[in-house]
Amino acid sequence: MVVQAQEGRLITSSVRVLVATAVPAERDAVARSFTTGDVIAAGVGPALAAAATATALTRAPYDLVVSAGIAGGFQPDAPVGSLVVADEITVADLGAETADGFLPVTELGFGTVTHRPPNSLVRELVRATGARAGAVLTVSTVTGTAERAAGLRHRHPTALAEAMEGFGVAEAAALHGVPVLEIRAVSNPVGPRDRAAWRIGDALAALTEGFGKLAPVLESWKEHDL
Ligand SMILES: O=C(O)c1cccc(C(=O)CC[C@H]2O[C@@H](n3cnc4c(=O)[nH]cnc43)[C@H](O)[C@@H]2O)c1
Repeated sequence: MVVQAQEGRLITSSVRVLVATAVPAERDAVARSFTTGDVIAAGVGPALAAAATATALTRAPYDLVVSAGIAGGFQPDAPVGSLVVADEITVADLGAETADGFLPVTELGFGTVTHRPPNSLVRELVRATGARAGAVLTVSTVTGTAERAAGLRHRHPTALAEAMEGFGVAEAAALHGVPVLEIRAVSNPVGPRDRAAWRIGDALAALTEGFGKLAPVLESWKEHDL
């Protein structure tokens, strides 16, 4: 059992949570307000995220894995500074390019392209944090043009955000039979590359605020759904 002091109250948690961020700044932003789970900086990109998450899952048992960090938001639905909870975690660039367009790997007869977090948990998180729920895409290349952003939204009309780790974390969790969530704070619009416009500080603050509301949600979810 893990105990956390929050606003003068003691919150106990029996849900064993692993949070996988990409970089130390994200890990620290989560750990600032979420002290009832383990938080790791797993690395940037889906491969390293999957490897580090799978390694952590072999070392200790967990009830839930959360992929978390900053992300690009599709405009106008996910403004900079907003929080997004994935109702699906979809890899957007795993497949084949053809003369007729992109074919996901599943249409080539292999694997998986989408993992779905528990519905009830997503709903409860939206209620508690005010986050928006939608698809979060995992890409290996940060989108840098309006054309690619439009193409991704055309193929994934419910997408709110793109990041680089969620699908890797979800694949590792699925191999271990553990449910997965993805929580992202929007640091930049998805579209033409403008590094100066990234609001990483605002996004990290939103991540801290969102994770501050997670522990009680997990407790009531465990009572009903685990
Ligand atoms: O200087 C750049 O433009 C640049 C190029 C490659 C990577 C970065 C990063 O800062 C790593 C991205 C990091 O943060 C997540 N993230 C944030 N915004 C986006 C996005 O628009 N598209 C994809 N990923 C994004 C991602 O999960 C990585 O961990 C900067």
